[in-house]
Amino acid sequence: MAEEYKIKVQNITKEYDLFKTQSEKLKSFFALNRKEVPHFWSLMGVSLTVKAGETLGLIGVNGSGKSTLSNIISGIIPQTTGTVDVKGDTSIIAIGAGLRGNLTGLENIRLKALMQGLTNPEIDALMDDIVSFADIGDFLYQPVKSYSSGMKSRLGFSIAVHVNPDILIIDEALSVGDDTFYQKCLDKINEFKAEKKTIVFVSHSLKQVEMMCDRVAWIHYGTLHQIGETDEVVGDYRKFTKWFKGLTKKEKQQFQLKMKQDQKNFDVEAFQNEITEARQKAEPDNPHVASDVKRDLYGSVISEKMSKPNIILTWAVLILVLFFCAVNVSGHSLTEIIKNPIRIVQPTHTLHVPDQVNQIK
Ligand SMILES: Nc1ncnc2c1ncn2[C@@H]1O[C@H](COP(=O)(O)OP(=O)(O)OP(=O)(O)O)[C@@H](O)[C@H]1O
Repeated sequence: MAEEYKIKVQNITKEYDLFKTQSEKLKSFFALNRKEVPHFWSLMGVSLTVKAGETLGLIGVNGSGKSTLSNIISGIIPQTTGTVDVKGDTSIIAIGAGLRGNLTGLENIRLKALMQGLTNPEIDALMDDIVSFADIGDFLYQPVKSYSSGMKSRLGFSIAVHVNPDILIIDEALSVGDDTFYQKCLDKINEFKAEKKTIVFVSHSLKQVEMMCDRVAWIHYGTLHQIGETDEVVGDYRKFTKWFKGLTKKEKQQFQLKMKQDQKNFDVEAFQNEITEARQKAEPDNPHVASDVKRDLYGSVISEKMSKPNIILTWAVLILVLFFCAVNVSGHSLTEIIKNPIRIVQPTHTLHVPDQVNQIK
């Protein structure tokens, strides 16, 4: 029998458009941008599963895609391609993740708990525990934008562990707290582990990863470089960082430049073809492989860009609305305008000042 999993992601990619300005972004949304906007692929086809009750560590250098992956798993951001199957409620703890800067700590507690599906009486019952675990004193009544990163982490951690999720995603939340809080968090995480909850633990601290994780996935410049037993993967990652540190400054820059260039040049169509070919080999009698692959890649994806039919529809609606407004203002009937379109610029009556106003004058 296949082992039960809590999280399964397949062929996940994430593309970002590197807009320079907000207006470039807006133009692109309405497909008005003629300039080619540079793209960057933060993830280039990651597939992995997290078994029920295990703690999976995510490691990798800065910018390798760990947070992107954990945010996709938590449903905070959509993937560009691929499927995400999460069985249960997730709660993400990242520094300030999901906290609204303009709301106070208390308001954020209520908002996040409501979003997690708790009712107001349930939140009232939990409030004292959340407040006492966070231990941020009077800052609870201040807007979160005035918090230090340590305070945000305290509040975020406290909310996330008290809403009783099935899956806990901890993204670098332990790196900013002081020692007392760190120990409190470790105890809480160990409680979760003892309860056989599933945890995804993102960290740069290999010691913490070794201490806590059953398996580790090494994310390397947008790809899943290695996944397996903690000792083995952390050991190989240490060898890589040692090799990297041994390079000269120029060699380091060249290496990073090459990796980032590969992420800019990633070809999603070639990726789709690769999967199709591999699946065609495995299922030679299936005539629907190409359409199955397309469905698996794009079927569950909410696009952040407007599709061509949507763009056409939006423009058509906009033009119709403007046309009917113009007909209305002209004072002619629609039939008259259709018979003689020029009348749209020949209004039936002009604006005049009411008599009462003239009398006042
Ligand atoms: N909104 C965005 N727009 C453009 N690029 C982005 C965006 N968010 C992330 N990226 C890029 O995606 C890549 C992966 O970022 P991500 O935060 O997932 O990395 P990470 O492994 O979590 O890094 P770190 O260890 O520094 O937290 C980075 O190169 C980052 O610059």
